[in-house]
Amino acid sequence: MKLQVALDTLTLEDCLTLLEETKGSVDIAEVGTPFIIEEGMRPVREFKKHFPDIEVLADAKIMDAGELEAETAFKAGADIVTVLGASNDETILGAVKAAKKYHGKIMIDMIAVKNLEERTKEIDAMGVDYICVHTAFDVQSSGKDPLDELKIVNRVIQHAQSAVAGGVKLSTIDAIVEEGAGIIVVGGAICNAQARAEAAKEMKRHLR
Ligand SMILES: O=C([C@H](O)CO)[C@H](O)[C@H](O)COP(=O)(O)O
Repeated sequence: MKLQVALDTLTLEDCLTLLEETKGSVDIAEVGTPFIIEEGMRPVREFKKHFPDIEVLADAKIMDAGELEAETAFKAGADIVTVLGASNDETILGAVKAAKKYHGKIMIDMIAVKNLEERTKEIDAMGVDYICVHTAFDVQSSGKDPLDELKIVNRVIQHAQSAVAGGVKLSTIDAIVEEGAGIIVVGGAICNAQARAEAAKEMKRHLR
């Protein structure tokens, strides 16, 4: 089980400080979608340069031009690139092709996918590495959390590992750990904590 910290809204300098502070707790540093919109692939390059031992995930949320866009992220040094599960199969397969070329991995983000069970089965057969259930930031305030969707994905997958994202915090992590996931993604609960290193350490302590 790996802990991925989602870096969405901090400056590049603050992200580097956070990754230094949380060394030993964080397995994967995510360059979040808002960060990519702000800075492009620069944070991917910088994270890789400063922290060669931490995996870097580019949360590009690719929806089209799968091969081309995944290749851009892998060329910048990303180890894992995200593609939306709602994309066409051709887009996902294109990204998988780029991943093979660069020895990288593809995480499929199932955000807003309605037919979760059926789509998970289809995507699981496409050679992706992770299938991530994700409660969107914009619906988290309604009290929705990703645990029920994680149970569906875990029941269905035969090849990929599951991952989980969307408002994960210390009070919800144990139930997720109990259910099982290859990667647990935590953004705000670490980045907005008063003591970020402690928060990451505590999260990591709960993982198996
Ligand atoms: O992917 C994310 C979101 O869609 C914004 O781009 C977040 O990185 C992900 O949800 C994790 O962040 P938290 O929900 O704050 O844990």
